[in-house]
Amino acid sequence: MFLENDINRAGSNGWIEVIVGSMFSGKTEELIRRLNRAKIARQNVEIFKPHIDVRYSEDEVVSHNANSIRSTPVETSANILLLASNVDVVGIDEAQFFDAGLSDVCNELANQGIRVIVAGLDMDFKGNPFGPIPSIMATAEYVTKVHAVCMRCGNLANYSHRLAEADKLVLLGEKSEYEPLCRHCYQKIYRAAKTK
Ligand SMILES: Nc1ncnc2c1ncn2[C@@H]1O[C@H](COP(=O)(O)OP(=O)(O)O)[C@@H](O)[C@H]1O
Ligand SMILES: Cc1cn([C@H]2C[C@H](O)[C@@H](COP(=O)(O)O)O2)c(=O)[nH]c1=O
Ligand SMILES: [Zn+2]
Repeated sequence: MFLENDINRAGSNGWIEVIVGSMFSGKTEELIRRLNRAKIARQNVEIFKPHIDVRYSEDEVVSHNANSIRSTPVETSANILLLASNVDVVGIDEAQFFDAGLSDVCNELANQGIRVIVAGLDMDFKGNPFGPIPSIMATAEYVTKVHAVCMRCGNLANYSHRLAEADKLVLLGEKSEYEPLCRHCYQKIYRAAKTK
């Protein structure tokens, strides 16, 4: 479990926390947990998500095990900067879908004294770094990698294997479109696909 800093740092010195992992690894659960604790500490919290992510709800961040928290859908990372006024903590879910400007936005917020908590996929279904996440990880103070359970062998999973037949980068989905896999099981499938 992530050990949070003293909240009294907020307001004087901001910082960036990143939560990454495959699908079903608990990123959203962990984001919601940290944000709820900030609310308990009477911090002003604002949560943002990309407007394209409407899987469960338009105005909530919802985890696969149905925890939820109210959020504002935004089209671009610049909107976050405009909407985050008078806040102590900013949460951002599904950050992989944002534009490349998200890294600068996170740093600008942190420089203003805001605690920024970002959750997102570190890799796409091909195993490549996803959107602005690598750049945010590089400039963050704290990075937490969480793991799902591999659906084939039960080991720790860090890959999101796409089950659906589609090659485009963005394909919203759940269990029927994706399964979390460990390196070994993911490689086995891709090696087999290459020899076909
Ligand atoms: N293969 C799996 N490994 C781990 N958790 C899983 C798996 N399949 C379903 N889950 C559920 O997903 C929850 C995590 O959901 P969530 O926080 O939304 O993950 P993420 O945001 O990383 O996709 C777990 O608490 C568990 O109930
Ligand atoms: C790997 C991968 C995923 N997606 C989509 C599928 C889901 O809608 C989200 C990830 O949600 P989660 O909260 O992390 O479970 O991203 C995609 O569009 N492209 C991909 O390569
Ligand atoms: Zn496995």
